[in-house]
Amino acid sequence: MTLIATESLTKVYGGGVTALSELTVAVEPGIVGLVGANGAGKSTLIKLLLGLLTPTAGRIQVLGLDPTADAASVRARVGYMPEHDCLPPDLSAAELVTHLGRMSGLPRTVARERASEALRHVGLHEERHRPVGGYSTGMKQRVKLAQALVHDPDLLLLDEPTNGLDPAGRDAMLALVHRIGTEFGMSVLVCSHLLGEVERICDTLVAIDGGRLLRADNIAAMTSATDVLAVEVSEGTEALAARLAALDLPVSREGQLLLVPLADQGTYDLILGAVAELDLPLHRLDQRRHRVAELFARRESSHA
Ligand SMILES: Nc1ncnc2c1ncn2[C@@H]1O[C@H](COP(=O)(O)OP(=O)(O)OP(=O)(O)O)[C@@H](O)[C@H]1O
Repeated sequence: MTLIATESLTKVYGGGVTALSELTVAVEPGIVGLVGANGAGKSTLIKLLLGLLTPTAGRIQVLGLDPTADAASVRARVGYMPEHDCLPPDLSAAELVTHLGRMSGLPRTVARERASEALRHVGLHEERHRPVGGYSTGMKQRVKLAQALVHDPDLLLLDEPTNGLDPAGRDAMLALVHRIGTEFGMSVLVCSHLLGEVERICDTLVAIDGGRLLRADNIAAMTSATDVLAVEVSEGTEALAARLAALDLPVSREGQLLLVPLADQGTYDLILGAVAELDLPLHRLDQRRHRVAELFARRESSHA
């Protein structure tokens, strides 16, 4: 079954801001990365998926259900970790997560057991009786994740789960999200403005920009289908970049390296020809696999 499907989904806010425009995408179960710069429309999409917002136009389905018509059924099967928090400082994590489990419809004792289990999964079992107000940012993020897990949903929607964390905290959170997605049999949609982060843990990537779909694909397909040639000259990098662009090669820069997608054997010849023509000292020319981030950098630079 398709996890999430949208068709020409459009959301225009009251003030006339178009947050999503004609978005059509279908995503299979697994760990899905939703990436886009700040303001791209990620949070809007999540709120539409939850039925918290109504589309201005178009259609949306989650787990085969329509959140516009049947928000209660969707929320029973979906867990949501919001980007910002307003956790009541005087409650302990155990009390808070139990309460939210009760609000999801779990009986009292089941909610208590499930809360304890969810807090164990996120690594807060020992601290669960301390008031949340004294928690670090990383611990608060984990409480938010635990409350999203408490009713054992089929899909988790995580809005910027690494927000405010230091690099070690980010790594730990990403590892936790990956473990939930692979070991718990839950699908996860993880939202981030950092492509390099989600790329590490996702099966599928959906990239949006200015409310429009940039690309939706399997990560493996994105990276394996395209190899790239990395070229380095000891001097004259700018001149070579200009020459390659003039030859219609979509060239991008990474420090001293120029990256050119490998179309066929002719790409090698064009690069070697340009280096010889400009009489530049070639330091290296080698083939390597794309990282997903490069695909988007190349797209942005060719659009500039
Ligand atoms: N309630 C609202 N009323 C009017 N405009 C809004 C509202 N919520 C969001 N927007 C606007 O809609 C656009 C998309 O916002 P959204 O929050 O969905 O983006 P985002 O990709 O989640 O970014 P961020 O990570 O910064 O939250 C932005 O231009 C934003 O200013």
